[in-house]
Amino acid sequence: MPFKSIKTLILTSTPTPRNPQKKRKGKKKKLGKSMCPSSPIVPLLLYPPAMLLMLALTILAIVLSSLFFFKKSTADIATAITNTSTIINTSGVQPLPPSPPKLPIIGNLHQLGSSPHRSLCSLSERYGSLMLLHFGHLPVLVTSSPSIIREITQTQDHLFSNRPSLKAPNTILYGGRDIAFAPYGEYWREMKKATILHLLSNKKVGSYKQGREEELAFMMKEIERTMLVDMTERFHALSRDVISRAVIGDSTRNKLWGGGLRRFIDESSRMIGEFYVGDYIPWLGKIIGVVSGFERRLRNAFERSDKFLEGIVKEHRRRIAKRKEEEGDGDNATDECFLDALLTLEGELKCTGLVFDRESIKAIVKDMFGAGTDSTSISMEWTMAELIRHPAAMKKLKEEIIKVVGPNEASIKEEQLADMSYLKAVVKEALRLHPPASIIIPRQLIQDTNIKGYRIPKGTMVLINAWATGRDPKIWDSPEEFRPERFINGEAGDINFSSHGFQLLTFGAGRRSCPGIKFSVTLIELAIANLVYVFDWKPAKGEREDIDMSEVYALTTRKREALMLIATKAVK
Ligand code: HEM
Repeated sequence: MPFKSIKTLILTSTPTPRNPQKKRKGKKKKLGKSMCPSSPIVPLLLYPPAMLLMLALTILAIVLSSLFFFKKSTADIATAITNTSTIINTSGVQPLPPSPPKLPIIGNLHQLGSSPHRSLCSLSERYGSLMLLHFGHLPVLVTSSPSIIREITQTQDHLFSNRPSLKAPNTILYGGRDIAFAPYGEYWREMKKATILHLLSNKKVGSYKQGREEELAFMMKEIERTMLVDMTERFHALSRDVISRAVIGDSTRNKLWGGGLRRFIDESSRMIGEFYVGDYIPWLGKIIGVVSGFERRLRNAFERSDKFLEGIVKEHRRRIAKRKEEEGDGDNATDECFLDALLTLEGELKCTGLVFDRESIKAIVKDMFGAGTDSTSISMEWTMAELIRHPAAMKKLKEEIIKVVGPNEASIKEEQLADMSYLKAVVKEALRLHPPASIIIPRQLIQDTNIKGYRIPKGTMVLINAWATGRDPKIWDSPEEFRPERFINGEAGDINFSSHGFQLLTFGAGRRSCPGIKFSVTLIELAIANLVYVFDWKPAKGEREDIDMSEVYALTTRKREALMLIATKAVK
């Protein structure tokens, strides 16, 4: 669950356009030596009033830093900064991790650009796999190295399991009353436990089988009817409806509020995904928050989604009361949805610190829609895009599916997926290259510690760059290549989403890792298998290799352009 750059943070109000980046025809992009191809540091600001402010600030910062480092050459500055560690070391204190030079006031915020996962990856190439930046005054540890990620999410997990308190998630998610952004502690533990038990356990996920198959059948019919398909939209509707059936017991199709739900997912995801300058430089945030309209948009987003959820909660309360009236207080929980289960827990679930109440219920329901919908649909979109660009892989997958189920079935059933090892490899390979959370939801260190001989101060925010880990040539052979075979008998034969090598971080790791793996992977595999089995595919425009693979960085890093495809009934 990522966030946006300083560019957008201040500048947030400008929604990213779905503006295709034109590719030069006939030329494949050649990879340089860097493992972080194209790390655009774009013009700092887009939104005019905020732009002026930030520009003024950046200039001020540059002037100040020039005065401060008067007479020092650039080389001296870099050496002075990276050598701070050595100087401290001689006095017996452990060094801080290496840092790029920073500007006064804003620190390294200006270096994030529009694609922070790429910019941070480039910086790491120069400053190492454990790098300390500063966002304003806040120290920010950045890493993509499996051995360091092991320290953070396994060996010292108890110290690194807090989340920083950030303005947008705090506002939208009722002051951290959800799970993903809740501070580490008893409240978070109890909420996560209850969510796994009532929504995401293997047993529960198995029980949504009928819902998944019905929603998928609806999508397949729609594709057959139109043949020219906006797969981005289709995948979003599919994952939204499957989540919705599990969480509130109803598909969003044919519902008056379906559009409202879509809007609140998009809006929340966009706003939570933004780097907001006020989180790092509070006095500046106050000005920029007002000037850029961020504060207003945040308030509106919260109020709209709250009103929408309040309506659903009320309706469910009424239904539960009616059911109780009709059936008495017996155990009638068999067909209850997640929201019903939460409502029955209200008043029963006690924990110290934060209280579990009506606001918690709304926050957790929001979390499930927000965390589950976009990431699952974006995963399907990237997987399908990679398959279209790689016809050999598509053919191999189709052959595997036909071998498992035969050529004459109307659709693939969930129980048949277990025998499709190439399908599983395809999904892992697509998510290695395109983890929806390219930078994992930030963590915050609760007490001073050290990693690999470096001192890490209490309060440091931690960014794990999952995108960079997935493309690290020290871990993967030809990392930029889409080659699912690597997950069968190649270098990654034994790696899966929850393995402890910390190379495939699509779902994070450790105690704050994603509890929705089973839920989403089952749906992704089922959808891809059916789409490949039932139809043949080609891009709506141009050649396969022309499919635009550029990204838009947000809470979930998605494809910039919608995936428009033409489907024809497959001849098997
Ligand atoms: C392909 C789909 C998905 C991806 C790529 C994904 C990815 C992630 C990642 C990277 C994290 C942060 C992990 C960390 O900090 O180490 C996370 C957390 C979380 N995800 Fe997912 N997720 C997906 C689907 C889902 C679904 C379907 C749900 C629930 C319906 C869900 C619920 C959550 C929750 C509640 C958290 C917070 C966990 C915590 O802070 O303890 N996710 N997810």
